[in-house]
Amino acid sequence: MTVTTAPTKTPPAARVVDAVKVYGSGDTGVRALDGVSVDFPAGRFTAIMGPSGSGKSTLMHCAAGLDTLTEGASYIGDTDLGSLDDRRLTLLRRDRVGFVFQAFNLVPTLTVEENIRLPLDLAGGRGDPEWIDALIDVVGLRDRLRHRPAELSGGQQQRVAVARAFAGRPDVVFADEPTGNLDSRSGGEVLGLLGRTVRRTARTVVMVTHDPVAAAHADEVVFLADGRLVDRMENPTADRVLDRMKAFELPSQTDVPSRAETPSRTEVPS
Ligand SMILES: Nc1ncnc2c1ncn2[C@@H]1O[C@H](COP(=O)(O)OP(=O)(O)OP(=O)(O)O)[C@@H](O)[C@H]1O
Repeated sequence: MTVTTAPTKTPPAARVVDAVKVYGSGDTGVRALDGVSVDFPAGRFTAIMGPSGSGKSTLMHCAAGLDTLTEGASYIGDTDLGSLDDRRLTLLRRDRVGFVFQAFNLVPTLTVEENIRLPLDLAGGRGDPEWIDALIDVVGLRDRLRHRPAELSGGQQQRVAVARAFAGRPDVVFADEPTGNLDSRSGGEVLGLLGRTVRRTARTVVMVTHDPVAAAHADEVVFLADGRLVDRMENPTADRVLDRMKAFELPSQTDVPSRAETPSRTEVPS
């Protein structure tokens, strides 16, 4: 099954074209991406789903310029990442891309406000004070600005990380399992926050997740299997996403069940 560009008029904030990623070489080489073409439309929240080992993180890392493709091309806006030397790539990641990781990655010695402003400070600018001010309200941390990360709950820390990711008004924010370290309530808050930020500020989020409940917060889900893009789903619900994931498992019942099956099993009608 070939699935390519989404039927949307919105120009992509990021995209990969005929992306191939091979780790290693020869008999031991792993083809983690096997000819993936996918757009991540601007102003939308897209989730990348698929069984364990299907290439989700590899796709995100190559789309974000954290790793390089073996063949094909990845773009942020109109910029071909393959055309950039290391220095320009570093600048692009700093100025045009935001990241949210599972492990929060806040600087423990800095306050909440300093953590949020860190990308701007590193870039040597003050950013847009009104934008930062609005962000602080969107993430609901105004009364915590002078606290340090250790004084916050996990969910609050991830909200700081979300604000930091958006601080420089990046073209696209990539989130890698952003709720992996959170309980379901805090995780739900962070996902709601990502969705609200996209809708209120017309920003773009691309999120890797193995959790159908998390994916249901996105506007659209793209599905990977064995390094290929196999489906896309608009306006997902957790049940529809889980059903789609189960379909991946059917041809190979003898396989070890993927992590994607486990988290929300109880939430799905039998
Ligand atoms: N640095 C690496 N060296 C060798 N093989 C790798 C490397 N990174 C990933 N792979 C392999 O590439 C394939 C895709 O991995 P990837 O981490 O992108 O999948 P994933 O869908 O994100 O998996 P998970 O849900 O388990 O995190 C897997 O077979 C994996 O073992």
